Amino acid sequence: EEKVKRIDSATDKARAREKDSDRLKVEENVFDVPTLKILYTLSNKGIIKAMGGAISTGKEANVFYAEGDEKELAIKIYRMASSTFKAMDAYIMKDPRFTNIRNNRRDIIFAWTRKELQNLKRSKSAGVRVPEPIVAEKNVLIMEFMGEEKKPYPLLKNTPLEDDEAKLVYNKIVEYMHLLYKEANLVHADLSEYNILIDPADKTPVFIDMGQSVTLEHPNAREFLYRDVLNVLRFFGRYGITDKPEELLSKIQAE
Ligand SMILES: N#C/C(=C\c1ccncc1)C(=O)NCc1ccccc1
Repeated sequence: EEKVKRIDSATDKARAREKDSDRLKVEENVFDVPTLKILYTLSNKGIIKAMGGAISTGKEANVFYAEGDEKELAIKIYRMASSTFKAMDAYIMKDPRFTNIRNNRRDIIFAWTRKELQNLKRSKSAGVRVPEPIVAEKNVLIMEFMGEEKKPYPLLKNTPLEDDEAKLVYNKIVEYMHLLYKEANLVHADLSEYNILIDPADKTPVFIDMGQSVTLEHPNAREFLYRDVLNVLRFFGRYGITDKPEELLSKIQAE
């Protein structure tokens, strides 16, 4: 009995250490001194009241919950040590809005963050449901928190849906893709069940992650749109949606 107890406590301790190191890993990688200075400045401006935990962690960015002045915030921090900044190249260097930036990591990541703010603004004014963009400062993007009581809305990927509910969600996503294209002159360019949140109250979709979104002037805009179309049809096929890629494309590009 005594031996088993000892192992349990040792395991618990090891697990606790591992968890802390994970949390620390996220924090130490992301909260480098320049990023901390930006967060400090934003809290001095009264934009951030208190930082919360990580909502999403990835190789190119991390999203944290934060308390703002009157409302909850999501703070997206692009890693400066980001290994994918070369990939960012393909989207940003051919975007007519960003032709004049120097081709170095810092400038690309700062431009990318500004681009996400701009794309969210354009999407919002086009009538697409996205987090309300608030401010971009270097590699830090502050937006409205999409969730309740510190709990973010679930990803479409993790939202159980009946076939009839899925049809409504699909139609709303198609409407948003159409508005993005016709009103915002944008293609999401990374649309999938991983970048759509579902508001549990009314099952309306929320488009997130628009750093890579491009205007229709981008030479690869139609190719990115086609990829978004295939992603959406692949996911909704399981609910009996039978639209062909060309049919969905024409719905999106319709006058
Ligand atoms: N923006 C955003 C996101 C969520 C969010 C939730 C609630 N309110 C606003 C945004 C998000 O997870 N994006 C995907 C992502 C980003 C970084 C690393 C991994 C995955």
